[in-house]
Amino acid sequence: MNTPTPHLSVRGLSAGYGRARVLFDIDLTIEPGTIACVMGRNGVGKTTLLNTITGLITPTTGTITHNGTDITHLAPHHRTRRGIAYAPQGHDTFAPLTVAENLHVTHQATRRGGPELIDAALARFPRLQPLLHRKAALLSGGQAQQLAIARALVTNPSLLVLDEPTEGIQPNIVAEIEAAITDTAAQGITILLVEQYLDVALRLADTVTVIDAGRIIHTGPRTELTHESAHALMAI
Ligand SMILES: Nc1ncnc2c1ncn2[C@@H]1O[C@H](COP(=O)(O)OP(=O)(O)OP(=O)(O)O)[C@@H](O)[C@H]1O
Repeated sequence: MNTPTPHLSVRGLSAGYGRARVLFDIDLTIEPGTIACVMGRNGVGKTTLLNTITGLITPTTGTITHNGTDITHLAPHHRTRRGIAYAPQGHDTFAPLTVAENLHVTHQATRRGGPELIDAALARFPRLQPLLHRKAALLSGGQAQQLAIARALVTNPSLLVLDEPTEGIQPNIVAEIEAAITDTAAQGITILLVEQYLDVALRLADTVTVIDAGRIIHTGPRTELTHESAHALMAI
């Protein structure tokens, strides 16, 4: 029997900054349409892992395979064209542009579908609809985070990479972001999520990977973890 191709496969990945190594021998497999959550304390290498998967950092060793194709040395914009979209930490948007311009510019730059992608992204985040002509710089943190995810969605991703989308966001907007993530995964889009809040991670994740000091110390289905065991892993 043939084993299905994973959506994303990372093997033996090491990466860092100059001579400082941050990630050591990371193996990660994400199945299509699932939500994979990466957790760990501050500074353990979670963002470095996402930056390596999205092509912003070149690994020192290892391979990254997307839908069966080796993308280890592919430029970030080519990864976007393959359907890998990234909403980095800190709700990154084009601050001087309006909400509508942010979505249109990103949609035009990637051209992975028609204008219905913009309508669909706005339908996921109805709070953005009345703000279409407001500059991104004037949005609240929660609104800007929603725009950052909407911008990733207008690229018609097959893999959506999110770095701490609920960080510093008020609870009612966290609930909306969680719902958007769940709905996006239900559409068949694979999600790789770094999430600091244990409750949010355990509600969303199909699989949980815990990193400490640049190494994976746990990986497996969400169902294998209790709140207490996950908490204990995070405290190591
Ligand atoms: N541009 C950089 N240059 C040098 N070192 C860096 C750089 N970015 C991150 N680091 C270091 O790499 C290590 C891992 O950082 P990283 O941001 O990947 O961790 P993280 O788990 O995402 O943390 P956080 O939860 O605080 O975002 C840290 O020691 C950090 O100081």
